[in-house]
Amino acid sequence: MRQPLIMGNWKLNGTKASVEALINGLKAPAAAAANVEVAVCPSVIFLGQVEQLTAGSAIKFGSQDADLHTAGAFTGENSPVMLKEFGCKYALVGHSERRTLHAETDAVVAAKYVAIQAAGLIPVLCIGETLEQFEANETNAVVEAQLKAVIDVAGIESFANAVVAYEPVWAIGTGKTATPEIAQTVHAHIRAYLAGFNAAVAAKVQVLYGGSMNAANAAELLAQTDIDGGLIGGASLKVEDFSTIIAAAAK
Ligand SMILES: O=C[C@H](O)COP(=O)(O)O
Repeated sequence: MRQPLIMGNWKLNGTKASVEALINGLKAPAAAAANVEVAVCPSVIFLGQVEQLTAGSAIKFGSQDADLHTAGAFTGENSPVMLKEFGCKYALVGHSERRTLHAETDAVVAAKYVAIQAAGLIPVLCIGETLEQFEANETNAVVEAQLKAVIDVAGIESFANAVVAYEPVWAIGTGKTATPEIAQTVHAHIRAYLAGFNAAVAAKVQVLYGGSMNAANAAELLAQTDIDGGLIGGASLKVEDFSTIIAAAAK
């Protein structure tokens, strides 16, 4: 039985005041959903604040990225070791906005994945196809290649301590959610592909869905057999919407 994981990716949003209000507002909904793990990924500048605010609560947190180096002359980067020191449990890696806007290749994503695990964090490996690839029926090939790039470097056993997030790029921030049937089909394919390397690991790994998940569509998506939670952007910025998604995962 895989535990549902509901993770908010705040992206480049927030103020000290909004972070405080959001965390405080999520404490009760997170505690009420005892079978669900709730996590948020703020900008790194808020990590110290989030560490303090979440102390003693059921809310976990992570970073939106991590550098592949642990220390040195890498201006502007954040070491996974530093993220661990600030209480992060998770680190997103390979989000499509990093792949596209920061030219992160599969090789860079794999190196970051390894560095994140080496620091004692759980990587949340984001994969997914563009609209063009979706329309060309290339979804399976794209997610397989993105997974294989990591398997080749880190090994399939590493997925025993990782989370996969399937995020069709065409659904991110667009309001176009993959239908539950499309999402389930891709999630099942991801699990089957991983099972080809190691069935036990594939059965255990949480595969989250991300892409315009919201309070209205979460229940139907989360009811799918191979959807183990959500990686939520826009709807994670409002206490009411995110709480509704948390409650949907608890059912
Ligand atoms: O990491 C989260 C995804 O990019 C989804 O974002 P969204 O819920 O705003 O579409």
